[in-house]
Amino acid sequence: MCVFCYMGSKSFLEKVAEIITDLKKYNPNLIYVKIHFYSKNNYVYVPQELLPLYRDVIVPLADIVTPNQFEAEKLSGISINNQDDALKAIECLHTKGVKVVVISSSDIGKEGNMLTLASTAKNGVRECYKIEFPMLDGRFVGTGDLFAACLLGWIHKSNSIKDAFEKTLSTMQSVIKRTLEHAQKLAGPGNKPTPAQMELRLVQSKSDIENPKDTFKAQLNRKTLSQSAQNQAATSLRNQLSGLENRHSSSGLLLDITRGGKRVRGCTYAQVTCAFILILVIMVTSAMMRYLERESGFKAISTHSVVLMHNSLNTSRGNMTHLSNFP
Ligand SMILES: Nc1ncnc2c1ncn2[C@@H]1O[C@H](COP(=O)(O)OP(=O)(O)O)[C@@H](O)[C@H]1O
Ligand code: PXP
Repeated sequence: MCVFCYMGSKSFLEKVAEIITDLKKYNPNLIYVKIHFYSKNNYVYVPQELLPLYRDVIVPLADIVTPNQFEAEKLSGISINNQDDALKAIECLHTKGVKVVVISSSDIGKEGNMLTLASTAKNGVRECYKIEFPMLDGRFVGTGDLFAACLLGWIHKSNSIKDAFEKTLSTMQSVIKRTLEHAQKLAGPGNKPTPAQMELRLVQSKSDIENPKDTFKAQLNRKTLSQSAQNQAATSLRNQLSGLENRHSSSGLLLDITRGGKRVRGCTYAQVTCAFILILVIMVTSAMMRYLERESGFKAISTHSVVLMHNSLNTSRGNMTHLSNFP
């Protein structure tokens, strides 16, 4: 597993892309997590010109991404004002090849609430859950990191996005409540806690990280399902088509026969056309013979067999027939 977060320079980012690509070659099971990278509370951490690199190179390499609302907007180019927009942004990130997309926070829930969405794309099927909870009054630093770390840990342990999502949210809220209570105590009544006083109470929350309470239940986003069912059909069709196109362009093959993901046999347009013409010739010849037999009283016989070799179509056999005179 490999987690990356803030990278502020182009050359660093390009190197990361290179390393991830190499690592995935050696270990296709490697899970690469792209966590938030860009901004928080509309504050942009990284130079704007890095956005295209994040969007077009880094994100497509990721298995899991956990952008907040603002980052999801930047990565997808979709402005998120309601759940439909959020789903479109999620779909856009799935289309880039990301298997798990989690929007870690958004303001599209009810007034005063935060809404998070977690979506998976497996074999073209989308499963999207949401959890809504009250937004606490305070600015926390490191919540995106903690969110991504917990999510990744639980995905690894339970392999269920719903379970991982619920446990992550439970830990987050326990940590944040503990942090806020402590910060307010330090600041004193009526005072606003300083950023230092708001430091996440991680060590004190050890048991909430290891054993999250069963406080949050993720809801399956039904609206999403019907919408994604359409997307799914479109996407899988697109995938099939692009797969076919790729095969054409890469090998010039019309038909691929694969075993265990490996092409074991294939044939080109020319080969398929030849096969059709031969079948047609044999059918026409045989129909002609039957006709001549009927009309002339002669007997048509097959005198020898000719083996038609077809390199990659395997070997097919056809009878060449000719007419003989029989008294
Ligand atoms: N003000 C808040 N009130 C309640 N929960 C919060 C608040 N800020 C952050 N969180 C928790 O932290 C998680 C990640 O927060 P987020 O703001 O998305 O992180 P970041 O912007 O750093 O990526 C949220 O899912 C939520 O559980
Ligand atoms: N600032 C920088 C430069 C970071 O790299 C990080 C973590 O990625 C943070 C702040 C904390 O970010 P957040 O509060 O969004 O988790």
